[in-house]
Amino acid sequence: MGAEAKLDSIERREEGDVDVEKEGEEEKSFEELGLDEQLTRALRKKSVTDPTPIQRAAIPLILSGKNVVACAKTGSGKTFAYLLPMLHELLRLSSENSLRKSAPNVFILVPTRDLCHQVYSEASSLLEFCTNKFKIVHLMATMPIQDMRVALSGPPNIVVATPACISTCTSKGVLRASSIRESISMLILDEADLLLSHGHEADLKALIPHIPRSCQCILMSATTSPDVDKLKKLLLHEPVTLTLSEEGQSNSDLIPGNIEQYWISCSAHDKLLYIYALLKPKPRLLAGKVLIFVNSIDMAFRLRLFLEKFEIRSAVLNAELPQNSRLHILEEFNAGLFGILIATDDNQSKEKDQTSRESQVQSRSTKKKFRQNLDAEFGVVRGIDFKNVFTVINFDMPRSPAGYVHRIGRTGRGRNTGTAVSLVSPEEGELFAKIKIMLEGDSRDDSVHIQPFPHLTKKAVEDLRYRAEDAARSVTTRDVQDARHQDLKKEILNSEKLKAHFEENPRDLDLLKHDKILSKTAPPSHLRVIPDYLIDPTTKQVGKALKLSRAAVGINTAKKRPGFKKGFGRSSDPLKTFSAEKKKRRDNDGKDHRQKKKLKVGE
Ligand SMILES: Nc1ncnc2c1ncn2[C@@H]1O[C@H](COP(=O)(O)OP(=O)(O)OP(=O)(O)O)[C@@H](O)[C@H]1O
Repeated sequence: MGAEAKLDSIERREEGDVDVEKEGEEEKSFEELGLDEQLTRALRKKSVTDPTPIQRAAIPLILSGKNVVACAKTGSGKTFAYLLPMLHELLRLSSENSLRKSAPNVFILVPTRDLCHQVYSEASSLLEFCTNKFKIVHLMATMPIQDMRVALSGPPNIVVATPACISTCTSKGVLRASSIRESISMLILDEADLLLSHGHEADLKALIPHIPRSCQCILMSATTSPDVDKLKKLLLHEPVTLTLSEEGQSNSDLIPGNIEQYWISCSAHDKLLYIYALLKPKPRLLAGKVLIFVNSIDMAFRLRLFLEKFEIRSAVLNAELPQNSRLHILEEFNAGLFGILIATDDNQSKEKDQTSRESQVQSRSTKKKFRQNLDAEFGVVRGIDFKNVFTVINFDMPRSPAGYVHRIGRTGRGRNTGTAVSLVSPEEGELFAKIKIMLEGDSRDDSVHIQPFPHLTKKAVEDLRYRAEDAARSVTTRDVQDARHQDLKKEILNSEKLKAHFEENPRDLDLLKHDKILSKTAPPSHLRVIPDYLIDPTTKQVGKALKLSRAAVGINTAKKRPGFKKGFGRSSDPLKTFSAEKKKRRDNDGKDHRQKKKLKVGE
């Protein structure tokens, strides 16, 4: 982390005891924390060398068997903070042959199924060098009962699931509550601040009576909230509470100090103009990968179509896509196959969209249940580990200060730095004021935390107004609807048909690029390049300076975003182009020619 948090600023509170215990200067390595060598080897392979402050504090406590509540900022490394000691403990029990075998030993509960997959992958990768082969499964409430039965046969050592899913398993008799009681040795609630707000309260309450007092409980959260307190009271006996704050920054306990926060005041109508001014390639004001948040799926597609007019490619991540597609989009974005991702994270609009579609067929009571499941299962971005995002843009402001914290936390993760830019319209002023109050804390000096974006002059924006408005006008509501349906149809097809193929051929992932053009017409030629006279001299200077400073810190600005194909023609569709022959050609010489070619285009 940029603004290094020190161990001595971690508060350790025993229940009923609020004394701050200083930890001293000691900065132990993973090995010195006593973790199994097989785990530290996996960490080295991931180039994770030094523990983050929350890991340094939480790992020894969890290893000593304490119930722990850990509240630390987004991106501070909470996942390894609980996975490492949990896996160490399983390895120890397994080597002593004392693992109970009638049901899973560890349950990790998370608010969304996208997070289930992420935690499952992280845990599996940490076990790469372990000789004892543990079985980890991640379950989804939408799985057929038969698949759940297969996944739970054995039984697995670790189950990652949403609380709703565990409820489904117990109610369908796939998992017996009595066996959970007998075998569970550790229960972990990750993203605890979101668990209750995602509608899992009833399911958690149903599970709690089956958790024996002897079970070690861990609760991880990015923010402290009444929901976290509620869970703590419901579940944890005499926990140790760790709260991470950074030295010298009394009010920075929410947003990591390595994230620079900016805002731009503009009308709702001008947001497209401003986003163009921020993302135009020449001069480029924002480095690296960009994640843009909007509040509705329609706006996501409007924005994507608008950017396409300038040959700026992006992909849309939203709740209505099948989960395979969402995971695939995330994998590609994380691998750097495209540079701009537009994401929706607004639960209310998701719920409205989904429920209206279902309304004809659902009875009143099932609809209520369905809505609960939506909240539980369709989270898109909260807690998701987008890798190496350099800039987060709030095109629409989130609906709450907590939403701001979670969105901004998608950049500056681990030890990276990041930038956040929020476009604030007068209608969003009230919420922005609340966010500033939240960031100010006691200092009353909001400018330290969120400053006006310095790199865009009024003139630089106004010079682009005509072409931006021209492009915005040409994206009609009909275009947006068509693009949304076309994208969904394509993703459903891909998700179903290609799942098996990608499992066998992970290297083919890049063939299904998610930032392919959606517009039916080619972008107007006059919008493709920005003539020199339209580039404001001040912005040009800023662009040059930013380029130099990025080069100095090793951010490669020479890398081009994947460009449009000449002629706007039909790109190769893997559904149509996969053939046994081509596969054979790859298999014969061990190289994927198509992929090499594609990668070149994408670089
Ligand atoms: N010790 C470490 N050194 C370097 N990188 C790390 C370390 N620990 C974790 N990371 C990386 O930091 C990123 C963020 O970690 P993680 O997802 O655990 O954060 P988090 O605290 O759970 O965030 P959120 O609250 O947003 O879910 C991940 O990409 C992870 O691989």
